Amino acid sequence: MMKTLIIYWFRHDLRVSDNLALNHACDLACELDAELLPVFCHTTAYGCLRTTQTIWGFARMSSHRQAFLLDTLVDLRQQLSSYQLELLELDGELCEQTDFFAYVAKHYDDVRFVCEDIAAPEEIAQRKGLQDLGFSVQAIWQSTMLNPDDFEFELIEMPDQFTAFRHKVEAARYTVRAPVPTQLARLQTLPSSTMQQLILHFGAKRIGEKHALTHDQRSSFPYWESAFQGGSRSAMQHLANYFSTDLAHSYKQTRNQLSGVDFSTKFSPWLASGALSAPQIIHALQNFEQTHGKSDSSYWIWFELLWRDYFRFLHRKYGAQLYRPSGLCKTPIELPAFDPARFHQWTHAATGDALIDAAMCELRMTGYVSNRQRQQVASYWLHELAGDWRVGAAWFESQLLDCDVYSNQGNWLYLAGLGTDPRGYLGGRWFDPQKQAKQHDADGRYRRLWNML
Ligand SMILES: Cc1cc2nc3c(=O)[nH]c(=O)nc-3n(C[C@H](O)[C@H](O)[C@H](O)COP(=O)(O)OP(=O)(O)OC[C@H]3O[C@@H](n4cnc5c(N)ncnc54)[C@H](O)[C@@H]3O)c2cc1C
Repeated sequence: MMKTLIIYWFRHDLRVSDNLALNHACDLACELDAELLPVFCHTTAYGCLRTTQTIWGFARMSSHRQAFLLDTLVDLRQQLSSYQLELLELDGELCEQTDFFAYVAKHYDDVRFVCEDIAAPEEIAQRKGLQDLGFSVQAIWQSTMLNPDDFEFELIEMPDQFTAFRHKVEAARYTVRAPVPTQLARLQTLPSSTMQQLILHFGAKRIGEKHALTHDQRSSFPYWESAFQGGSRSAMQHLANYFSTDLAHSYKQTRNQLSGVDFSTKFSPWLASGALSAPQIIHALQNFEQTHGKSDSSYWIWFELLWRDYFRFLHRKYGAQLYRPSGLCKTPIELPAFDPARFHQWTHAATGDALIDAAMCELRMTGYVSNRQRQQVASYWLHELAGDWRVGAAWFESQLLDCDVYSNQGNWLYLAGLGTDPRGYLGGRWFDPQKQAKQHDADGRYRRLWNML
């Protein structure tokens, strides 16, 4: 009898519920009477087993990020095990797993991959690497709040400016799909002994213990506490907790604050790892609005998630152009040479500007910093320290618990004036550190919290 294996490749969608791509893999497995194997790859860019250095000499993934991912994977494994599935964790890029492929080819007649679609160059190359080996890979778009297939325009024609995009989308009143339950319970073909052997043989040695990290109690996202841990369980609990309060009605007024666990939603680390989906948030938001009424503030949560979508759609439109040194700028830009001393000042909170140093200290110590402070430190790096925007983006990628390739690249390009902003390179978006300190930390509380005053 023909043996078919469907490999579900988890990427930045580390959840079981509301996972359209995983549901598709289930459908396929049911239809073909196939076994389903969930796989996650610890790559040097995204994994707990090892990391690589950037060309500027720092780890691509900090220990904070690794610890959060580790918890996310523990949670994912538990969820899968309730459907008798075991997550196979591979050490390295999927397309480099030659022995694994030889094994599956020996034991299965047909092997197919399903995964979420990611429109960023590194992730596109990962998928292409697999396709170049001759595998069928079905990639399903699922990481946005809005479904681009609903748009009456092609993404290639989407307005470049956020405001124009937002107006278009608002006018059309696109709805957000309801979250979908997992289909894993439908699976008929349980893992065979071949698959058990395969997991035993190729499963990467798991890290049982986290790195010895100092937990800074000043964190605005204390990920080591159960309420903020990686994984869907904590994410769903946090979502429920957030909307059981009135915080959504004051969100717009508080979101520019600098510190604390509830001045903003804190959905981002779970969204970035995929433990939580944007439709799950919107569904909870709509339930909240039904019982507690709508407000400008509660609408603003949708609005901010639209920024997230916008950067994703820009990736679909412009692809690798967003990764050129000059971004979307038509003329080449000469970027400043890397100055290790200045970079050290910035990353080690030694610029001498108390507000900037406080934020850079918070980022390094905790892996999270508010949106306002991200804007300020990015502006400081670009304008005051005359830094290369790509180095700043890479440092954020390394440090942020919520590192998301689209939002990080998009925001850095936007601030550097190399995205869709018509003002051009460093033409706008300068944040005056002194004015910002007066406006957002008049009493010095934030700077004192990080011992900078
Ligand atoms: C230079 C720079 C780099 C950034 N890098 C990242 C990143 O790697 N990952 C990331 O998730 N966000 C990034 N952001 C956006 C934003 O700072 C964070 O999403 C936000 O601070 C996360 O906290 P929160 O969930 O409490 O946000 P909230 O204010 O509660 O917002 C709710 C959600 O809306 C989305 N959102 C809010 N602001 C933005 C924005 N400017 N761009 C895109 N989405 C947004 C996020 O998904 C967020 O979780 C970056 C911003 C800047 C200025």
